[in-house]
Amino acid sequence: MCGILGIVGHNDVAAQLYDGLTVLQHRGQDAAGIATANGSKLRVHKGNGLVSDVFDENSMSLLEGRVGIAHCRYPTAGSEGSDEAQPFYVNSPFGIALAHNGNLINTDALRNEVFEQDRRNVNTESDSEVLLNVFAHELDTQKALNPEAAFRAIEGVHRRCVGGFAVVATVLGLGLVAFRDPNGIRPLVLGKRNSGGQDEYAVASESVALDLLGFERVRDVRPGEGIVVTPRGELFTRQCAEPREHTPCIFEYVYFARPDSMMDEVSVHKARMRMGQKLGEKILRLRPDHDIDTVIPIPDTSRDAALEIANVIGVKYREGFIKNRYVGRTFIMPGQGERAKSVRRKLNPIPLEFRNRVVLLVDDSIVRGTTSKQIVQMARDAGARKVYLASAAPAVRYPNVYGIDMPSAEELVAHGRTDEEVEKLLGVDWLIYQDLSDLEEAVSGPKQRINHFDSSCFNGEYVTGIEPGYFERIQQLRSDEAKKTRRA
Ligand SMILES: O=P(O)(O)OC[C@H]1O[C@H](OP(=O)(O)OP(=O)(O)O)[C@H](O)[C@@H]1O
Ligand SMILES: NC(=O)CC[C@H](N)C(=O)O
Ligand SMILES: [Mg+2]
Repeated sequence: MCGILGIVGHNDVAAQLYDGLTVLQHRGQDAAGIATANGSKLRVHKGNGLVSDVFDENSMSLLEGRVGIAHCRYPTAGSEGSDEAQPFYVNSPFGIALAHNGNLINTDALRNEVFEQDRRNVNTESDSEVLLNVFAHELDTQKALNPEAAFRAIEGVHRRCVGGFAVVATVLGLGLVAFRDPNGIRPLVLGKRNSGGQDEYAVASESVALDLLGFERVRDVRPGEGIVVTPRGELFTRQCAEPREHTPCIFEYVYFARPDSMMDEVSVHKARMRMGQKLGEKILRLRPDHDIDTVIPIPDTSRDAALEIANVIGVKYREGFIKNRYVGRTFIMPGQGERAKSVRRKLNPIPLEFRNRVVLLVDDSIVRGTTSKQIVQMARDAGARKVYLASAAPAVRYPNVYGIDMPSAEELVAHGRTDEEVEKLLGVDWLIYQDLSDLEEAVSGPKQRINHFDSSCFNGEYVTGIEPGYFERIQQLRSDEAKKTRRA
């Protein structure tokens, strides 16, 4: 679930892109990159690692220009190699750099089309490079270079690309271009700032990047909408796809986004608190005279939900696991070996919060079960009398194909298992999952800002439809087993 950011300013934007990326780091820890446009030159610097690893004074000083884009990567296609770090660049037409959050599900067909019909070379296995080439080809077929031409090129992208995508690009001679898939699966928000009487614009995956940089959150980019900002700060917007049902990815609210972000007009923090309230009510419904002594979150993401569960069921909230702040998010690490090792390195129990107690551990979600299996054992080793586990999301039973790297159903601990079987496998005395209707209501909130979601990993319903054989293919390409073989 990569992070993307684009800025048009009145001075060089590289330093701000860097700062913005640091608050989007939770969306991708594998690679980072920045591209800036300066007159007739596009500068790109990218590589593997955290934002702070990839850039130094020297590389930053080369990134000149008042228009720029940035990306931090969590791979969902291709490899983890540095050649697939973003932004990607093509020199024709005009010179374009592009950064993408999401995942295309017709990449193979598009790759052939791009080569055979559009006569363009795609040099990596990345779906994002394919998307860039589709956009480049569509722009090349336009007669002029202006916002209208960019909108028509975006229409072409919508006609040809299927999947989840939020995109920022910089086109030499035009400025910043941004667009969002017709279902608005992946997030993208527009911000504005006034500097010395002139407007500056930014688009970002999450509003937290706008906050940091002093941009006011104007609105979310609409599903299917295209945006162009010229180097002079003129904003152009247009709907570039037939309106479809807006179905943002619900997993953004469950896990991916930072709680201090607003996404499609919903506060992620509040959504997580409501998830906790709903789950607390479910616990009371199922066991009105429960014997829980303490509610303990599995840091970080579950904290908001855990605190509300504790409030609803009338039990103390305690921080029982201390997180090593120097270990990143485990779920978005590329291999299972690394993920499993990192849980123990990342979380350590405070035994006195467990000894002789019945503890309710709370996580935002249970995906492969990597975290919960180890945490439950740690709680027992620390002396807990009974260990219960609550998940603020329902059981994850189906692959995600729109930008979250859960390609293989077999790797999901709940796939093909009943809740009781998962309970046993995780070694807990009681496992409670959120109901999907409660999760969706929790995110919609009382104002019912969003009516439908991409909840595919919970219900197996895919808003774009899925071609026969697709799941088998991605399983072969992207399962942990396949990745391991590739690396060997
Ligand atoms: O069942 P699993 O496959 O282990 O995946 C789910 C876990 O992974 C995530 O934590 P992560 O460590 O990535 O980040 P966090 O610190 O934001 O909670 C998520 O919050 C769950 O704890
Ligand atoms: N998580 C994402 O948004 C990934 C973007 C793109 N599919 C890649 O693998 O680089
Ligand atoms: Mg976690």
